[in-house]
Amino acid sequence: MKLAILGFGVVGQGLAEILANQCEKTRQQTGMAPKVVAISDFKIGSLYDPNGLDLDKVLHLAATVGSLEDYPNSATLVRGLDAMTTIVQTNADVIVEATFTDIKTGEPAITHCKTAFAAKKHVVMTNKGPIAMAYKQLSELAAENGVYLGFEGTVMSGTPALRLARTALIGNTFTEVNGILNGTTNYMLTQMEDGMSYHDALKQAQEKGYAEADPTSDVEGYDALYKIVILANTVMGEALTPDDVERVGLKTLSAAEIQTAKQQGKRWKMLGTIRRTADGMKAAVKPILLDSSHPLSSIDGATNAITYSCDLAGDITLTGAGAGKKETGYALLSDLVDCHFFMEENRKVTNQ
Ligand SMILES: NC(=O)C1=CN([C@@H]2O[C@H](COP(=O)(O)OP(=O)(O)OC[C@H]3O[C@@H](n4cnc5c(N)ncnc54)[C@H](OP(=O)(O)O)[C@@H]3O)[C@@H](O)[C@H]2O)C=CC1
Ligand SMILES: N[C@@H](CC=O)C(=O)O
Repeated sequence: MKLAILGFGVVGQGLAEILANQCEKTRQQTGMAPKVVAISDFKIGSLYDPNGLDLDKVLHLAATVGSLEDYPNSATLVRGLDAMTTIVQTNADVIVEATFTDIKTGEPAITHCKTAFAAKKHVVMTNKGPIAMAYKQLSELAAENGVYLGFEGTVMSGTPALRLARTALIGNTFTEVNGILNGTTNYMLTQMEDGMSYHDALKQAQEKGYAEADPTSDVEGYDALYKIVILANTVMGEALTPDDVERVGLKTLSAAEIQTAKQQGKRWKMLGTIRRTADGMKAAVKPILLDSSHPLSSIDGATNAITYSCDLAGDITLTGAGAGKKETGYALLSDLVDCHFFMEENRKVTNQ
C-alpha cells in the first residue's frame, strides 16, 4: 500500500507518527504494510519518492523547522508537486486527504476525490467537506471505479462513531441521533465554566490542535453542522444538506449564562440533533441547557459523545476523543486497515 498524504498539518503528521512508530504492530495484526511515497502541503512543502519517504526525517523537519526543504536529495526524489499532480502523477495507490475543510464548497477536496477515483486510487480522509457536500456522488463514483472511500475521522476523530453505527448496529433504524460533536466548543465551554474567558479558551483549543484552520467553523457551529449532515447521509440514509440544519453559534451564549447554569447544577452544551418526525427529518446544532441527569451533560473538554436511539437496540451512547493529533491520525489508520482488507478482497476476486 503506497500512500500520498495531502495536507501535512496536525492530522497528516499524526498519521505519519503512528506509521513511523507502530507500523510493525499493525502489520502483524492485519498484514498491512503501508509506505508513504508522497506528501503535498501548502505550508511545509512537497516531496515524492516512488521508493518511499523516510518518515523519521520528515517528522523531524516538520517539528524543528516547519519545512521539508532540507530533506536529503536522492536520484528518485521529486520536490514541489501540488495536490492534483501528486494524485495523478505519483505511484501512490491510496490518497490521504487531510487538507482544510472548506465549509462553503467542500473544494478543492471534492475534486481531489474525483480525480483520485478516475485514476483508480482509493481515498481515506478526515476532511469533512466532501462527505458533507457530496457523499452520494462520491460514494457512487468510488463504487463505479472499484475503489475504497474511507471517512471515519470526519465525525468524532478516532472514536468509531460512524463504524459503530454502520457495522455493529446494522439492522436498526435510528429514530434520533444526539451528540456533542465538536471538541473545540466543548473544550471552551468546560474552561469557561471554570472562569476562563471565551478568547483564552479558544486560544488554548487552537494550541492543542483541536480547532479548524478557521475556528469560526467551530464556534459558529458549522463544523458540528457538517458532522450532522454526514451522520444523516451515511448512517441514517437521509439526503440532508447543510441548508436543512438549524444552526446557532456558541457566541450567542454569555459568560454569565454559563455561570448561572453552573450554580443551578446545569450545563450548556453545543448539541447536534437529528430526529425523524411525522413531518420529516429535523436537524439542529445549538447550545442547549442540560440537567445534570442528562447522559451528555458530564462530557468534558475535547471529548465528544453520541447517542444513537435505535428501534431494536435502544439507546446506545459512545464517548471518546472528538479531536486531536494522535486520535485523528488513528482514524485514518483505521480506514487504511479497512482499505487494506478491501484491496485484499479485490485481489482475491481478480485472481479467481
Ligand atoms: N485537528 C483535528 O483534530 C481534526 C481535523 N479534522 C479535519 O482534518 C483536516 C486537517 O486538519 P488539521 O491537520 O487539523 O489542519 P491543519 O491546518 O493543521 O493542516 C492542514 C494542512 O493542509 C495544508 N493545505 C490546505 N489546503 C491544501 C491543499 N489544497 N494542498 C496541499 N496542502 C493544503 C495547510 O496549509 P496552509 O495552512 O498553508 O493552508 C496545512 O498545512 C481538516 O479538514 C479538518 O477539518 C477532522 C477531525 C479532527
Ligand atoms: N475542529 C474539530 C476537529 C475535529 O473534527 C473539533 O473541534 O471537533
